[in-house]
Amino acid sequence: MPVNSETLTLLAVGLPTLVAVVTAAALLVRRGRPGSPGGSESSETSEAPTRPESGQGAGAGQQPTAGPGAAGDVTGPVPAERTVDVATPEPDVAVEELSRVVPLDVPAPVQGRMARLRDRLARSGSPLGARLLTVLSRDHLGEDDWDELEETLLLADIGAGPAAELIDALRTQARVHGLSDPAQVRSLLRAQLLALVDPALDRSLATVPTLAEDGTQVPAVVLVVGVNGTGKTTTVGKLARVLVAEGRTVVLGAADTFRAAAADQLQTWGSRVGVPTVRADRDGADPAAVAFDAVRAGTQDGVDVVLVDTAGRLQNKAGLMDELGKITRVLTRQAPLSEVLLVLDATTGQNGLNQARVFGEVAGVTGIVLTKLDGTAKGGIVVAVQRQLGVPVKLVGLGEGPDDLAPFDPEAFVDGLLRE
Ligand SMILES: Nc1nc2c(ncn2[C@@H]2O[C@H](COP(=O)(O)OP(=O)(O)OP(=O)(O)O)[C@@H](O)[C@H]2O)c(=O)[nH]1
Repeated sequence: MPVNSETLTLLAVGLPTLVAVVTAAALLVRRGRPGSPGGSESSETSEAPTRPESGQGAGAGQQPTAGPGAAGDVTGPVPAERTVDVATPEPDVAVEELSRVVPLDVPAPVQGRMARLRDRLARSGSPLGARLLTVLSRDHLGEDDWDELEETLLLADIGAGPAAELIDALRTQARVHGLSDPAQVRSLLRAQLLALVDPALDRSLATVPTLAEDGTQVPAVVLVVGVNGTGKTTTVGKLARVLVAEGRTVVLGAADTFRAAAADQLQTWGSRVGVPTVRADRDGADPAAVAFDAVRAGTQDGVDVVLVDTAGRLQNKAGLMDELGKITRVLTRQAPLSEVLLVLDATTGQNGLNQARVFGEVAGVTGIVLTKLDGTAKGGIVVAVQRQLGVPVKLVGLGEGPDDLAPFDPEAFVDGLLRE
């Protein structure tokens, strides 16, 4: 299309206006966040984060709503298109404009997400299931074939114990009924893999607020931990969208004060769906204080869920693990932790399992989020990590898109592995 002078005039007038409005939106989210971030520091030794006295509340006027998804699971109806709730006590022209000009994202429906993303599992490298089926379809399986099957399972990070269990079950089947019927072999393998993934585990997320003794609503607090680069901040952002899709009200706590851009990254995720972020105003602030402020703000505003992002911690850095211990102690003084989600990168194999063990000891992990499952053929890590930690995989990351996070569905997962 040719650019004429009329178009240029429109651009010259319209673009700065839009930029101004979007800038106002960003400022409002900062201004409306609870507690003064400058007052969020606390003494490392006293474990007593400073509590700002005049925090405005996380929601910048956002009123708590009883969401339709208040049943503890992560499925639910999709809200209609929404805009930022602008019911602030102070009239503000920029706020009114914001509600007209910046429509919020409408997150994708949560139900069935994993089935929709199943192709990503099948596309990733050479899927475990396909390789197993190739060996099992050979005539007269010999010891070499069984060894190859075991090796395939081990290479997929399923773990020695589960690999042996699966091989035993397949050998028994081969002895009793034979493995000549491909459809039967496939359904046997499916059943065995499913049993290892354990569909009976409770994978629901505890995201329902509770009532304190004095009758005030206490938000569900979800702490997200894990080493750097595993996808914690991204997961918190995606999870906020999942909760918004269910009609929940959410506050984000940017307790990753270690990495400069993490709070900005988180705030961007939140602002896209109208969720405010509590953050410190300088790098290196006390993460426990920020987490504390976020929960306090969420409580004041009566929101349903507070999601707290933390810095990437290396398990061999004792100081950082101490810091995580401090965050959990400080938070539990305000509200019980509903969930401690450990984010693990599915591509890191055994190293991820070692991380899982250490975090399990320090933080009392209640669920695993396996990210980057779209980029690995090592789907067996789901089985290994559940065995290692004794807690279920609750969510999986299947891409970098905003809605590429799915409640873990064992059947869809196994079907993805077996897809050809
Ligand atoms: N392919 C893929 N990439 C992902 C997934 N989840 C996160 N990522 C990417 O992983 C990278 C790191 O994500 P972050 O959320 O910044 O990781 P972090 O754990 O918060 O990192 P630190 O703040 O340094 O501790 C980003 O490029 C994300 O887009 C996923 O499920 N699939």
